[in-house]
Amino acid sequence: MENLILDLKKILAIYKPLEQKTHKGSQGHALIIGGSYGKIGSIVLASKACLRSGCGLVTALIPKCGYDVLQTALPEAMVLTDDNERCISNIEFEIEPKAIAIGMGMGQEMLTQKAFHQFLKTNNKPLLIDADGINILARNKNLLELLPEKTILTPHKKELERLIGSWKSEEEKLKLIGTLAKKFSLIFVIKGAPTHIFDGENLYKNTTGNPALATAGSGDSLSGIITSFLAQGYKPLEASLFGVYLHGLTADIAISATGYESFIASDISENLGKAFLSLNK
Ligand SMILES: NC(=O)C1=CN([C@@H]2O[C@H](COP(=O)(O)OP(=O)(O)OC[C@H]3O[C@@H](n4cnc5c(N)ncnc54)[C@H](OP(=O)(O)O)[C@@H]3O)[C@@H](O)[C@H]2O)[C@@H](O)CC1
Ligand SMILES: Nc1ncnc2c1ncn2[C@@H]1O[C@H](COP(=O)(O)OP(=O)(O)O)[C@@H](O)[C@H]1O
Ligand SMILES: [Mg+2]
Repeated sequence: MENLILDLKKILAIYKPLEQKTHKGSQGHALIIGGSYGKIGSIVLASKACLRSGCGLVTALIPKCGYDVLQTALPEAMVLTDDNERCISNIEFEIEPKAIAIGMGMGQEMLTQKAFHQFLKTNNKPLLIDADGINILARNKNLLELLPEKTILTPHKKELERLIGSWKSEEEKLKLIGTLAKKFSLIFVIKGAPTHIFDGENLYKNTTGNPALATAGSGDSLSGIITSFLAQGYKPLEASLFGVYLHGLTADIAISATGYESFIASDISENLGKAFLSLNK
């Protein structure tokens, strides 16, 4: 296992500025699946962060209860609704997304678990799984073999513990993750202070971010950012590295105005522009 630093030098080697002749079709179409009654905000945050990270089109697939919320909160995003009023019960879509994120705010109703299983059986698009998507995997480990190569998982500590079990040391934690990452060809974004990205071979330690990010929706926003880069054609590892770095950078930029306490997840999207511009300096 190699220990690497995720710093500006690494990011500048990954970052591909937009072409003059680009258009929204070539900037990629991301599909964000999740939300449930009372947690539609997670999909608003993920979808907004996704668009503000440069992808051309975003479609959100949410339960019916979220339709007016999403179309009002984020008119730039297109919306598909599940027939169920309160939770995801059936994952079907006609569109051809370049990348998919699933799990934020999704809940773990049996209906949703069944729909998630059905979706994994047929999906072959680049995939990011977060939050309740990870929690469902943790309860149904047989689903892991259905995941496409280089699926990105973005657990926080508790979600990770549900998936791999408890650990007595950092070393044991990385061993458990490494086994899973190699067996199922996964990329882990191990969210924390700081965040690490681990594919079973290389362990990258992020150098941006601060405690302002300890606020509801900051992980949902990260999922949107990484999925945006997936939809723009970045390889899963590069999308994860670039997304984690930029996500943390927005908080480093924002705190001079918000302080640590008044930073909220919406500030992530609000500061993505400044974060991108700081790369070009
Ligand atoms: N506006 C919306 O719609 C929002 C919707 N959201 C959606 O809600 C769903 C549940 O997600 P969730 O992470 O809040 O709950 P869950 O996994 O049950 O963890 C509960 C326990 O885990 C811990 N813990 C939590 N975070 C941690 C961290 N970063 N780092 C370390 N530990 C952490 C903590 O345990 P403690 O430390 O208190 O023992 C906590 O009590 C999910 O689908 C998400 O997308 C949220 O994103 C918020 C905004
Ligand atoms: N003290 C901290 N320092 C740096 N980053 C933090 C800190 N606390 C939380 N974060 C970041 O905030 C995000 C929290 O993710 P998560 O708990 O999934 O949020 P949510 O589910 O509410 O959207 C992660 O990216 C994590 O790395
Ligand atoms: Mg989360």
